[in-house]
Amino acid sequence: MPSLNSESLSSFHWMANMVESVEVGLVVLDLDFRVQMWNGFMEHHSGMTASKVHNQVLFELFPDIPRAWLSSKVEAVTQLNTRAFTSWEQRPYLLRFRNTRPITGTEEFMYQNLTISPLCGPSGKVEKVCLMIYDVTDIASNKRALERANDQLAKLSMIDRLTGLLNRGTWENLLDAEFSRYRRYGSNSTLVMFDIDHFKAINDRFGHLVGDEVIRHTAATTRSHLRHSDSAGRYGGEEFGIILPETDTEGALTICKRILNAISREPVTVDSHNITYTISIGVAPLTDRPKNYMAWLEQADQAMYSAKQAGRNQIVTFS
Ligand SMILES: Nc1nc2c(ncn2[C@@H]2O[C@H](COP(=O)(O)OP(=O)(O)OP(=O)(O)O)[C@@H](O)[C@H]2O)c(=O)[nH]1
Repeated sequence: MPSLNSESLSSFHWMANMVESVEVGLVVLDLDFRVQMWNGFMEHHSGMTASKVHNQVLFELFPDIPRAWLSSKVEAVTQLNTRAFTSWEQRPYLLRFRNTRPITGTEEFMYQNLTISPLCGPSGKVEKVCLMIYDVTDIASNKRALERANDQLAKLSMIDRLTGLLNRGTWENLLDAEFSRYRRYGSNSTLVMFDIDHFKAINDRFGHLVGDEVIRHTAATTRSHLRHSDSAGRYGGEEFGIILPETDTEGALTICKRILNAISREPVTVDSHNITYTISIGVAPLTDRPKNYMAWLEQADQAMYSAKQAGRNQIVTFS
């Protein structure tokens, strides 16, 4: 029937056109990974024409393709006669193409989702596979930007903005965790609370902004004397806390003396003012006595208050 033939021919023609122009990479491979079909998307992004790649082994055209991984995927597809799918989150791309999207121009390469489909011959046996490569750079880029923003937010909500130390909430949670650890495993742990002496006078004399610089300097000096495993936090305006895990009273006193001396001996220069100031420190080694972390905190606070009462610029250990 000639009319049917020309109709089939015409529908084949527009289908071929569609395959050529669709915004998805289409590659047909035989079971030896030789390229049988390569559509316009692939030509455009790889810079290789269909006639050039025809019958070439994919791994030779793209030596960077993870061969073992793709082979095992294709094997599963042919044996089970079923599709396989991998997303950009598992593997960012199969073929490294440059990112050509104008909006997500910051991404270096094209993120891809990949589907591998079995293609059966007339006998019903899988004879070829089709790789469908989707450009998902927009989605990946948005998701990555969102993740970065969330990480940033999580960090910001844990950190005190003025000093970069842990903020009160985060620090108290750590103190609670350290108290529980002690209850379960024992071993030394010491809590230090300290406060800048006569800070109100610094604010009154030099202004709030200079006061802020003094707080920042105190935090930086403290941080520079601590180990990675110690946790320093800003507890209140000019009050700070330090958790010293695995540290006994003697060890804590050594660190505290260093911080106290570093602060009292070196004036801090802000806006050409040389400001000399001191701190008062309370030390509370953890024993079985406090009921909870708040009671432990209370002990360190009491010791710090005693240091103020005794004339400031000194360290008192809770007893
Ligand atoms: N610049 C600045 N000042 C703050 C901040 N937070 C609290 N303050 C001020 O710190 C001062 C603390 O004063 P007080 O609690 O009376 O203590 P002090 O003057 O340090 O005296 P002692 O602790 O008894 O030695 C107050 O004037 C608060 O306004 C801050 O973030 N920046």
